[in-house]
Amino acid sequence: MASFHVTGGTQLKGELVPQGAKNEALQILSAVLLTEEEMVINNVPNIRDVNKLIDLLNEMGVRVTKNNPESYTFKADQIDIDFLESDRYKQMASSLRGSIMLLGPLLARFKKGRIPQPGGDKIGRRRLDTHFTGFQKLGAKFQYDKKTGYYNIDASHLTGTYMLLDEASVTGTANIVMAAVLAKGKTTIYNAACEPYLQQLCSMLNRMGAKITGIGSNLLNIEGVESLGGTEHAMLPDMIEIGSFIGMAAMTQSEITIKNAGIPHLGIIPDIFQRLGIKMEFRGDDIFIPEQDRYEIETFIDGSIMTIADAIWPGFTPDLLSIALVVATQAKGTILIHQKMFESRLFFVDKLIEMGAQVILCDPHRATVIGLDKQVALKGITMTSPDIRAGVSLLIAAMSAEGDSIIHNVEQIDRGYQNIDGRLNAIGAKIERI
Ligand SMILES: CC(=O)N[C@H]1[C@@H](OP(=O)(O)OP(=O)(O)OC[C@H]2O[C@@H](n3ccc(=O)[nH]c3=O)[C@H](O)[C@@H]2O)O[C@H](CO)[C@@H](O)[C@@H]1O
Ligand SMILES: C=C(OP(=O)(O)O)C(=O)O
Repeated sequence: MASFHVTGGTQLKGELVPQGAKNEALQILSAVLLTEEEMVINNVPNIRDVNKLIDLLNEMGVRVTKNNPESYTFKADQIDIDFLESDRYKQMASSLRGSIMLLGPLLARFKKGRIPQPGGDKIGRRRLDTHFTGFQKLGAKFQYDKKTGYYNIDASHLTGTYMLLDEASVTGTANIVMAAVLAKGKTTIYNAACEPYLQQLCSMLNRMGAKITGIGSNLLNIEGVESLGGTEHAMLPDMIEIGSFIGMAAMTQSEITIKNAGIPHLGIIPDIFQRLGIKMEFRGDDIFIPEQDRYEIETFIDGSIMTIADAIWPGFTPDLLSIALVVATQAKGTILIHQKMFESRLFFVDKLIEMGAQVILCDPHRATVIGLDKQVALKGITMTSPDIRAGVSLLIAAMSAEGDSIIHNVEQIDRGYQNIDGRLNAIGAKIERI
């Protein structure tokens, strides 16, 4: 288990270039299974989850060529479908959440798919019903084998249909879309998730020959085609990393420029950080965050206390709520952070309280933060990173704190942030990997 030794109270100054988006990469890499032609994928982040998925594809028989550190070519023309029965597959697929999205392409192209309970953050119940109900609507048979712990799906053929998803699941929508593109006839998916990750996936599938309309909305129409060809694709900048950097700049009173941020794709993210009082300027596609001694949380128009809650896109992503929470601990003002989607994602506030933050965990979904207005610094402590986003929030807290902190289990952070210590140290942070 790796740890970070963080020297608190350091200011950063300089430029950060966001990595390619983790959650987009997991969808795009799964989609390479949909064709036997070459797929060139660029702006691939060098992070644990993505590297694990690339290794898994490789062991399944996909030919993988690394063109440069951020670009790969994939050719899925020799898939060993029996590999799905192996212990090695079980072990690899269960180590990340993104592996669930192998199912749609496998079902579409090889008529069967199987997956053990996928990994990912332990942030409360993470059901998969939407995925399997969608596959069943397309004509697949679904079976959960209690003895082996495998979810199995099989279909001699898939037929397009109308479906109203019971929730706008991000990976669920991606999975169903990837199955439907090769189904016979027309599929309509209502209450589809529509994050930029999905917009990117659907646009790429269209370039491969799929016929998807409604991209960016919650109503997708997919006209099935016989086969798909190869294409080239580049991931968008990671919007969660960008939000994390904005919060980090405010907490550490740093002047940071986030280069090539893909501003049109960030949705409501900049607005939410602005409501927390963080100043920023859009300079072309860069976000400039000036050094700010203090920042003040807005109230609602009627003067009542601000609430930030997560919501499905184009609402505020749940993956940035932990960051917003930590930023609020040093703001002037009070805020309610309401994590609606996940029930175990706010427990990390215990560590912030131990550091001196004024936070009341009202229940597993809601925390009230009374900002310290930079009058009292947080104190460095020893802590363990429970999940990827809480991990980065604790890193931000530690960087802003008085004294040193130790953060254990930083593999959680490495799941989604490329060389975070190296990149932050280059602009003034003091983070030692131990
Ligand atoms: C690999 C990947 O891409 N992971 C992301 C993906 O996970 P993932 O695709 O697993 O998350 P889902 O979108 O399926 O659901 C997330 C949670 O929200 C709940 N839910 C979802 C939709 C809805 O309308 N109502 C509702 O309550 C679900 O029950 C679940 O608890 O999307 C999540 C939600 O943005 C992000 O936190 C994860 O980082
Ligand atoms: C929850 C997340 O990831 P995963 O779905 O891979 O656990 C995340 O990226 O914040």
